[in-house]
Amino acid sequence: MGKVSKVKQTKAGTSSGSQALPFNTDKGQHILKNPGIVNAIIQKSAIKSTDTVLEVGPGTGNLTVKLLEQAKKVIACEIDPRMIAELNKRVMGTHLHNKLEIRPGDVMKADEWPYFDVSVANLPYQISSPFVFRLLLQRPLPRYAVLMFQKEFADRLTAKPGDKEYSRLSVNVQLLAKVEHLMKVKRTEFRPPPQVDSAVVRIEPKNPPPNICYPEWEGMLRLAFLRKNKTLSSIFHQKQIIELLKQNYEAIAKAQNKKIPADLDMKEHIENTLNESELGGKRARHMSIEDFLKLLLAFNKNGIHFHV
Ligand SMILES: C[S@@+](CC[C@H](N)C(=O)[O-])C[C@H]1O[C@@H](n2cnc3c(N)ncnc32)[C@H](O)[C@@H]1O
Repeated sequence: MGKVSKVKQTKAGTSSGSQALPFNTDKGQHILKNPGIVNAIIQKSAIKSTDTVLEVGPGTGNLTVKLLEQAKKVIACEIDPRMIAELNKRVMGTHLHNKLEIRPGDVMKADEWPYFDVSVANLPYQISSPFVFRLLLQRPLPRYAVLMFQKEFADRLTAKPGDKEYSRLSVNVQLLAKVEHLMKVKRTEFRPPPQVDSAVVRIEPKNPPPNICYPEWEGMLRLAFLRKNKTLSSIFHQKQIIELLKQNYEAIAKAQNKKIPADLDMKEHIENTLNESELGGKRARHMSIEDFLKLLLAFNKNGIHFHV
């Protein structure tokens, strides 16, 4: 979430109002204070009574208790021992207690994530990007995730070709998942309020995931988005890029014991490939996932690779 705040620590009561707990905004501690928003997230999460839910950053437990009411089990990963103590206090002695498993520590440093069906979280904004990609690499794949992010990040996740926010992030995530904007949440709905608004997004991994070589895909996207407003032809005309692709071509040909044609003109080879794909005149910011897949296929078919 975009919980960028000038205030490093803010004293604020917990949701239950039981005691004052200083929130540490460096850890993204911006607590949802409006029960209406918590309920809307729960409703949109459509959790089944058989589901195991992964929540990251339960904080004082405003979302957690509602998740516990719906799910079979909630696994809550929390970095701050003070929040863990608060959450434990909140569920102790209730019927929800034995459905809750708390995993202390930094969720991103955990070697393995446990099995879960669905993830629901008001994420600390610092881990937005790594969290999303790790979620999409999780096996077995979760059914979906309903996550709160900084609004600008959410806009990039959901952006479509031609949108101002359309970026490598949009393409990489939308290759692997169906992404849907669910609702905008104003900064004033949090305590302490961050400096930016937030948004809730639903991410549904494509299952099975597309069968492509990700390092190749990622390498090609990096080049295509070097200047997202320039045509592919002009990007792939750049000397350094031609040189890089020539080196890759030679390395792969060598590894595969293939002869490199004596008259290989890499610039021309790339140009011909772009012509064959009919995408040379396109700009990354207007290209769909299908366009990028078609482009990678055309390059690879002609021995042009982005990863060795
Ligand atoms: C935005 S608050 C959400 C609190 C609560 N779920 C809510 O909605 O009111 C983010 C929470 O994530 C925790 N946190 C921050 N970084 C974390 C990390 N790397 N791993 C696990 N928890 C983290 C913070 O301590 C904080 O409790």
